[in-house]
Amino acid sequence: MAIVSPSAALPLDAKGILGLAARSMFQLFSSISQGMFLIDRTGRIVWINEGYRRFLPALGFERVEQFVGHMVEDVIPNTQMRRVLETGEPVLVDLLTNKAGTFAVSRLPLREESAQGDGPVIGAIGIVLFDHAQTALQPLMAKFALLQRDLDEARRELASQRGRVARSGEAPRQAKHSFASFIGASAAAVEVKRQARRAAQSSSPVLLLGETGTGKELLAHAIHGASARSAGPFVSVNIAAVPDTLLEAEFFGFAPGAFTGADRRGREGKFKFADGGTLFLDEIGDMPLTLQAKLLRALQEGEIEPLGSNQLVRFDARVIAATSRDLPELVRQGRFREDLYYRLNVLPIRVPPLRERRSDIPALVEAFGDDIAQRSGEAPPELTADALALLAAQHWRGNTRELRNVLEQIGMRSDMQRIDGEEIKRVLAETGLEKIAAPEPVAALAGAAASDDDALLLRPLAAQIAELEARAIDAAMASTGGNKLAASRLLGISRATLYDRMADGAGALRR
Ligand SMILES: Nc1ncnc2c1ncn2[C@@H]1O[C@H](COP(=O)(O)OP(=O)(O)OP(=O)(O)O)[C@@H](O)[C@H]1O
Repeated sequence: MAIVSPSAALPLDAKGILGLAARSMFQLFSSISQGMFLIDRTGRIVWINEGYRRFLPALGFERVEQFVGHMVEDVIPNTQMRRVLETGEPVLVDLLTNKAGTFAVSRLPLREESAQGDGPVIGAIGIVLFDHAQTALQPLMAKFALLQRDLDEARRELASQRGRVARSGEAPRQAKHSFASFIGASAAAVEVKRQARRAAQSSSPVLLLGETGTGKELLAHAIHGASARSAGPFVSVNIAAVPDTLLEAEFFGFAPGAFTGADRRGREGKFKFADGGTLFLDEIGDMPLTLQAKLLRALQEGEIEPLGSNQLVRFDARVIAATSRDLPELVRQGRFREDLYYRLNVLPIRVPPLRERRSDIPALVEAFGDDIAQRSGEAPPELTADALALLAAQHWRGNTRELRNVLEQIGMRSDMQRIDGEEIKRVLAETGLEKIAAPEPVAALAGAAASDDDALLLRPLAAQIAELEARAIDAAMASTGGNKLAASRLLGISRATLYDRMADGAGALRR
């Protein structure tokens, strides 16, 4: 049992006790945190502790004097300490990202002593709770990134629907992408667009097969937009996102009072909503077996039976299904009906992953970079050739979606306008993507196309040489800002030859 010793040197007055508590807390924070610093009321750094010193090199300082004595925003990019001085409000936990990394931080105001503790703010204390916040907080951050992505996509969709409705007063369920939105001039991209354009001319079901983020939904929109049904609605259902118990009502609708809790007026299902247009069934491989029979019947008969009704309702919708799963394997395992598979597999289109069309990566980087910059209101970053080569060499398990995410991370984590290979490596390592997507042997950009699917090499040599020449001319023109003399020197040909080749259309790929 602890005995309270009368000789313990606890101050006897309240002020003394508070002072002791404050000092103990300060020492405790100083020892358990990764680093601490103080700023005065003007925002000047007046003190840092031992722990904080080790962040100085990453912030670009060799000596303490280059840091202490300077205004906080001049030495710590993205800091929010000034706000604490201005508002007097503490920030107990926040994430700070800058060139030194991502940190979980606290910011507390320091007030002049007063009886009520509401004296004027005379400074603030900054505490780095953890460095490597992305590792310590990985689960939380991953969840946050997913939510952020969903929110961004929902906002984009809403904004484009509003724009269309405002412009023309048309119904909001229209295709939002055309073939032009599918970026890519690689042979694999050109081929997938050719197949999709042909599919748009037919009214048979289309089956889009490809990994996540390869652009299946984008192509489904484009097929609808180029089809005879383009004036009709484009209705999309993500089967994986709807609980199994609700899918039937979602697809086929339900009759008034069909089940307990159902809307008294009944509701039409997606098949009926898509009447006259296209129904996009995303993640069809996740369709529960019980519902597959009903879907097959609907596709064969062109009729549906809403839940709780014994009446058949006719519909006229063209079906485009998509999946990232191996459907024939699901059929073998008895998890997908063979008859439904054949019904959907009339016009199969394989959408290639990004690693089979690496030569499209620079164009995608440019388009995504512009889009991200427009949203953030900042200038798009400029990527050097070695940065692009490094991106082109990644595995890209999440395809375009993952590429876009990396570019968003670069925007958040880098203060530089010009991004080189080292910076890309740093961001990939910081976001943990490097570990997920081990880089494949780095190929220079011009060579990156060579790692496209081997099948692409089995085409007439003349066409391949013309393509390579076109790409080289485009790259040289881009890197010299359109200066033909400089471009011809880079390529080791005369200016006259360059003019000739450009006139032949060799460099027409991206002009
Ligand atoms: N070739 C491309 N050009 C431009 N943007 C693309 C391209 N491919 C995909 N995108 C964009 O990447 C994102 C993901 O594409 P999309 O949703 O079409 O992929 P998906 O294959 O349907 O993925 P999932 O199977 O995960 O649903 C979208 O914002 C889409 O607009």
